[in-house]
Amino acid sequence: MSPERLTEDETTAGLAGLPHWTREGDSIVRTADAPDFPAGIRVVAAVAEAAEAMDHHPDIDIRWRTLRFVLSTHSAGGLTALDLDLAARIDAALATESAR
Ligand SMILES: C[C@H](O)[C@H](O)[C@H]1CNC2=NC(N)=NC(=O)C2=N1
Repeated sequence: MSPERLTEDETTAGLAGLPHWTREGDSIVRTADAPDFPAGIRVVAAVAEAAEAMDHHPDIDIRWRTLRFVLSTHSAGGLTALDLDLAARIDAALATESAR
């Protein structure tokens, strides 16, 4: 069973609490620089653990210490509360490694 797609108003309200994230169509996106490559990989490992626990998985692009996360709920064809939850967990993982 997949969660419901967020309405436009719910999406706007959710993103107001996630200032590092931007809307790209049916996805939300954050790009961040970790201090160095190993720190970036630790962020990815922490995000992977959270994603597995949620059974909700981000698209991740790794280029040296620059990480790009793209979130969408494929089964719902757009954004759901799971994407907002995962975004907050990614923010926390990045903050732990002092990424910006
Ligand atoms: C069976 C399993 O619940 C699904 O394949 C999950 C896994 N992870 C997922 N992750 C994301 N981002 N969207 C999904 O629809 C999704 N579906």
